[in-house]
Amino acid sequence: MSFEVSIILFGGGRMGSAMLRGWIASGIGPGAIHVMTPRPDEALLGLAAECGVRVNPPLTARAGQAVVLAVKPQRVAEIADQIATIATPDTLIVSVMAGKTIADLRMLFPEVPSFVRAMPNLPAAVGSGMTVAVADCSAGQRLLAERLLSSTGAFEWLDDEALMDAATGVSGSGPAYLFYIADCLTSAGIAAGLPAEVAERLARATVAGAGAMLAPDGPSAEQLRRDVTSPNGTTQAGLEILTADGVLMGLVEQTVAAAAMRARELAAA
Ligand SMILES: NC(=O)C1=CN([C@@H]2O[C@H](COP(=O)(O)OP(=O)(O)OC[C@H]3O[C@@H](n4cnc5c(N)ncnc54)[C@H](O)[C@@H]3O)[C@@H](O)[C@H]2O)C=CC1
Ligand SMILES: O=C(O)[C@@H]1CCC=N1
Repeated sequence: MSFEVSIILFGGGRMGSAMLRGWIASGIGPGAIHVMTPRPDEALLGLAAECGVRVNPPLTARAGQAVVLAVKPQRVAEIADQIATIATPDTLIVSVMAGKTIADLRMLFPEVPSFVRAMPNLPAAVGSGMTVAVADCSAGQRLLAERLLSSTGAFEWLDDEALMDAATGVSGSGPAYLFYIADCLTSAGIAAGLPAEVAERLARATVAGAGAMLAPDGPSAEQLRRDVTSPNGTTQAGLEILTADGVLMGLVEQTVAAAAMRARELAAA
């Protein structure tokens, strides 16, 4: 895949680095990518050197630039002046910031005509991300954004921007919930008598293996759960506790709702 645009990534933290890794792994030429991030840490400098991308080069206005915003929503106003100096009539901004709406972005960056608001997730770092996005841009820019965002894993467009906050609560924040489940499984394994390192290895491999079986075109989660569950066997005994009275289901619903609510608050941050 070759890109005829330059990509300027603002924010070389966890998400920015994850996307950078995904872009490079998918074959995007490192010469096309510039990373802008104040006080780059060793991890970012190491990654940039490994990938061959430039960090904090002087920027100039250039036709066909895609500017990817991976800074915290609370810090985005800091880069308004830099963006103003490089914006051209066909600059595309792709924001992955939680909460910030396209209307917010238009207010922050009045010189920029075209926007995509996206929500990736951290597994983008290993090419297994899930990204959703909404667009207010030309068809060509939509295609460009799709190529960029789908290079880190699964991708889909949402028709309605109002759905972005709920999506953030499910797929944007979701990996953290599953990492927490892995921790719970480790703790439970220790409580059941396993040595801590063994419990952790078992929990990690189990969550990773189960995740791998949830391939997009594979059996449903419900079917996979049935496949593990022998009638009157050990799994059934465990699931009777986990699913009792829908308590966990209710907690997960509250979890997603709280994350979506926070995304709405971050619009004003
Ligand atoms: N971490 C995650 O799993 C996900 C994060 N996001 C979004 O990605 C964005 C970044 O989040 P993280 O990477 O987790 O945060 P982070 O704190 O790891 O990275 C933020 C980066 O922005 C840089 N930065 C700060 N001020 C800057 C400026 N003025 N110009 C350029 N860079 C600047 C920081 O040096 C840092 O490298 C947030 O808006 C978040 O909502 C979206 C989906 C998932
Ligand atoms: O926690 C956050 O705000 C970001 C957005 C989704 C995942 N991390």
